[in-house]
Amino acid sequence: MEENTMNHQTRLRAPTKLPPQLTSSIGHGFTQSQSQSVGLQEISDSQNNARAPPTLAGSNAGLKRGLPAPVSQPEAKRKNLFERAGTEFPNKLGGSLGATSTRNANALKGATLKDLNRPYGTNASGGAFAGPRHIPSNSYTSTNNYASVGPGGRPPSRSHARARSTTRISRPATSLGTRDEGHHHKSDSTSNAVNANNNTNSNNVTDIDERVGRMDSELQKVREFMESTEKNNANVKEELEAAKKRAVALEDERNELRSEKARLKDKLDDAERHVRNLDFDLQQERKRHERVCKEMEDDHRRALAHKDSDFNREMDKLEKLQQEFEEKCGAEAEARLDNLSKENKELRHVLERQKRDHEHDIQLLNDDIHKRESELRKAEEELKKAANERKDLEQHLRGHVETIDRLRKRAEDAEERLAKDQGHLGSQIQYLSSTLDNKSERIQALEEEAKALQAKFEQEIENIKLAARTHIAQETNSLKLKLVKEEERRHKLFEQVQELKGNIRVMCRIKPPSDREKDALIKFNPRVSELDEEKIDGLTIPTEREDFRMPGKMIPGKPKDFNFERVFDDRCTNGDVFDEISQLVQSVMDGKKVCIFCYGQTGSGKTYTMSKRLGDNDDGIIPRTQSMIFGEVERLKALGWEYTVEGSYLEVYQDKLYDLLASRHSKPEPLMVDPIADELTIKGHDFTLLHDERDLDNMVKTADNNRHTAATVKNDRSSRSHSILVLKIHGVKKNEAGEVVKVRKGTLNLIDLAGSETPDKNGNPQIYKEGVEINSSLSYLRTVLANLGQGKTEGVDFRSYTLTQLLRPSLGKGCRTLMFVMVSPLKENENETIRSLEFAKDAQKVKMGGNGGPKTSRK
Ligand SMILES: Nc1ncnc2c1ncn2[C@@H]1O[C@H](COP(=O)(O)OP(=O)(O)OP(=O)(O)O)[C@@H](O)[C@H]1O
Repeated sequence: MEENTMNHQTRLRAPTKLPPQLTSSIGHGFTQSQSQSVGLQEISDSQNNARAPPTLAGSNAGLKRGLPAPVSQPEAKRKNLFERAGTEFPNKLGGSLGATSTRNANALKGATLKDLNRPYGTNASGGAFAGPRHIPSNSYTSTNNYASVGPGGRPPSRSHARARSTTRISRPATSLGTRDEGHHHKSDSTSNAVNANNNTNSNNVTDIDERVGRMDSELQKVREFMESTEKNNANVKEELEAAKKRAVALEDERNELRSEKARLKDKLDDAERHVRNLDFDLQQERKRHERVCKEMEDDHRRALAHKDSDFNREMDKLEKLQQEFEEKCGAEAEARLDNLSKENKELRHVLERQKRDHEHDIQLLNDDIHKRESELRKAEEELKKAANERKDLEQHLRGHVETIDRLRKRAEDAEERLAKDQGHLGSQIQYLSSTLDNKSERIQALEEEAKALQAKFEQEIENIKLAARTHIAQETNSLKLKLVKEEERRHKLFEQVQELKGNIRVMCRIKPPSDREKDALIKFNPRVSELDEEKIDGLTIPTEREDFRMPGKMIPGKPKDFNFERVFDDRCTNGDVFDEISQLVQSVMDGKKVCIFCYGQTGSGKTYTMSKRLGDNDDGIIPRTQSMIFGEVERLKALGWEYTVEGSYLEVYQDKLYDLLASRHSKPEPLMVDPIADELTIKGHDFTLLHDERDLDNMVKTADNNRHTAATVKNDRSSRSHSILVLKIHGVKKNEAGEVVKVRKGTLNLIDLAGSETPDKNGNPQIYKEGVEINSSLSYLRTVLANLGQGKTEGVDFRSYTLTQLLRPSLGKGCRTLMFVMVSPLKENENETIRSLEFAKDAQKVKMGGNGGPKTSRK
């Protein structure tokens, strides 16, 4: 109930959400009509809703005014305004308000504006005046678009009056107020009129802009109000629906309870009937029993009496006979007496038996009486139970009756409330729909205007968009051109830098010692780069030699100096390594042949630097290259390039070339390298087309699994072969006609060489054999590089070993080769480390020119 009241109040308060101007306008209009309209007064009184009644006289008038009317129409304009004030809206509010407003409008027709500005209730002649207290002389000047011009408008405040008097000068001549002024100042000079006209013309534009602005905001407010009204309406409808549903539910409940009551009543009647029957039966049974008992008692008594009298008679007879005997007969009499006493005895027996029988009968009768009595008790208990049941049922029934009464009361209350609500809601809906009608009309008018404005704005926006799009397209094109030029410039600069860096660039990486190895380390004496203080590009390793004057005594020898492009010390990560070489990888996209190989003693960290690191994030060169290449393919796509990537993963094991991707189910067949082709070509072997990074990753994983590795003294998982990942990257750029205008063919070889080692003759023969073969192929590589380093460009023999045959295209003209020399930091490996560094030093001297013609082969 309380909730209902709350909802009800909330509903009725809803119209206060109107825009403030609208609310004030509506409020004033309604207060006036309230005194004259009974129907509305009811709404207002009962709903406390005086603020809600719909009147948009002010806003409507303001809107319909639109542009200033021609000078010849002011009278008609003013008439319309008054008429509107009285006739447009009251119809929706009730006939009485319409009548009053019309009366007011009619009364106003005859009054001058001076009259209208007088206090409410008087006219110029002091007579009663039923018109408004104030009619704004010109609502253009009003800051409140919703200011009421209808009955009940508030008298203007001083500030309003001031505002009116100042704006009157610039007001259009056709406006109400201007006309009013004209009426008062007919005697003003013509020059004033001209000035007023000029002012009016100059202000018209501003006026229109302001009004458009005002209309926009008004439209917005009306839309908001409309939305809130619609929401309100929907809420009211919903609540009405809910109330109806509740009433139906209550009705159903009442009907159910009625049928329950009838059912219970029937049950009660049945129980009462049953109790009555039981009562009656009991009475009957009791009576019958009493009668039977009495009859039996009587019978018994009668039988006893009879037997007694028989017995007495016999006794009398006996006494008589005895007397006779005594009197008459002697012995005979005595015999007879004996007989008689026998007879007597027998008779006595019979009598006793009969007595016993009678007693037995009495006993049976008593039992029967007991049985009957217990039946009677049972019947009485049942009767009691039935009475209790009856009591319970009566109580239950009373409860039900009370519930029914309560529910009936509730249903009646609900019905009453529903009726009330329906009444309220009806009037509310009526009011809201009339408001809705008004608003709809108003909105329609505003929407039409808004549509026109919208169309204009949209056109303008389209024009601006078109201009912007053209501008953006031009900018994009010029930026694209710039980007392409920049790319080409970068390309050229990069080329120059690479050329400056030499054909074979060498970088060194020192493997960090493990914790247990930290005691005996080589003293590397790193040298900081002159170009970048954070980088090292040289090493000096102190040496010792035997003092020839004192054999066995070691004295410091000439230190070994090594300068490389970069030295990565034991603190550097694979990330640092890739940062340094990423541009070289990038140049493959520009169509370069690049070869990166890792050389070094077994266990010095070649595979660590090349491959994917499992378990930590410090991936090596191969996985980082994978993502870089496919990232570049995507980036260059935006610049019009289309790239295809093909790959192969090979292994040189025991100087034979194998495909690491071939199935390992059968023994793999060795492959043959084309000894003279400019590019690496393998007979009968196809490269795999790699669509994306995942394809390449899968390929690398397969190869890693297939590679020959074994546990050696220096490395648990020593590579027993040289592995080569070959990527052929082919890019084409087409013009708009689809013709190929540029082609780039790059090749990237990433080579993880097997480690140089001192083979142990006494160890595993297979590992020894592998070690010998690895060492031979590496030392032949040194020979080849030494030849190239001595400036031999022709006739260098690459064919003696499969490894050098494979590397030949990478060591030819136009190739960029980067050698990583990996070294151990341990003192025990110092000789091997110095040997590796010296080999790297030689490799730096290589000047690549020719491809090396076929020469003598060891095969
Ligand atoms: N920079 C490094 N940081 C940490 N651990 C390293 C580094 N370099 C190598 N290692 C570790 O040293 C061990 C040998 O490295 P790796 O297998 O890369 O040597 P390798 O030169 O490839 O040997 P081989 O020639 O026998 O194949 C590995 O356990 C590896 O994890």
